[in-house]
Amino acid sequence: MTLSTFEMSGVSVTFGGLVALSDVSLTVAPGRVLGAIGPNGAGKTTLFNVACGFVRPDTGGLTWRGTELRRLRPHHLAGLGIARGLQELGLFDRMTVLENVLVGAGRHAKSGFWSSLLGLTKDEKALTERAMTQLEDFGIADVAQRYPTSLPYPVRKRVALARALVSEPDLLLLDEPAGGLSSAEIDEIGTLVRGLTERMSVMLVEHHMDLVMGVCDEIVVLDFGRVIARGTPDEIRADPAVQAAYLGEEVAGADR
Ligand SMILES: Nc1ncnc2c1ncn2[C@@H]1O[C@H](COP(=O)(O)OP(=O)(O)OP(=O)(O)O)[C@@H](O)[C@H]1O
Repeated sequence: MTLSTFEMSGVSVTFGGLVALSDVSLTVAPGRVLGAIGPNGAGKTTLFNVACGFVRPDTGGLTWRGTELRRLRPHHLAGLGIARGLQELGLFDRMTVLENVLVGAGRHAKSGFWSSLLGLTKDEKALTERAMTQLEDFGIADVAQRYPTSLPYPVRKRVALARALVSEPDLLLLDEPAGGLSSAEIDEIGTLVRGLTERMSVMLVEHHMDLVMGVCDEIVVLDFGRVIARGTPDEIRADPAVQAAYLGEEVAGADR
């Protein structure tokens, strides 16, 4: 398997007069985890939304599998081998966990999703097996027939990740995967994400330093829509611009 490189180059986004991203470039190398981090309002969500086609940049563009993606749209993602895991999990309350995960398997279904779901094709068995394997890998096979609303948040988070992965993407985009989790649960998600890198590249946007530092090969730090630093976790920790920005935040917090 050859994984591809995902690139953003010179991406700028403005909302009205407000600059959300300014000339942002980044590269997710094959089989690597890249994290984009920054304080509230730094542009992380906008960056994520550009990567998955929800927001079209004013300038700049994306390259994936050697092709410029000028007109990336969310519904193109699965066909391009890109999956996303959203901060708001987006699970369907009236579907079981297994059915929710099957929704993510659309890319590999030869027939339509609904016919697969209703058991009308021979793809269904293979899809169900793959979905169950994914749930087993995440230690949640026992809840396959439960409904998401009956499960604790960290378990639902795993279901959402399983759903993103069952299509066997080459690139996974994650929006704040640590959100709402305890530090032990963040460690567990970190281990799961690290375990994916043999099969795919990962880009995540995240507020929590802990997860990003533990899991990422490379980090870009955003502040007011600009990249103020990039490098390995060690390089980021030592970066004067990052230290100034985060120390400033801590001092402001201590003063409150
Ligand atoms: N749809 C929109 N319309 C107008 N302004 C927006 C929109 N989306 C984001 N912004 C603004 O763009 C800037 C970047 O926001 P963004 O949500 O990308 O930051 P963030 O780093 O994800 O912040 P947070 O951690 O608080 O989610 C902010 O000033 C925000 O208010």
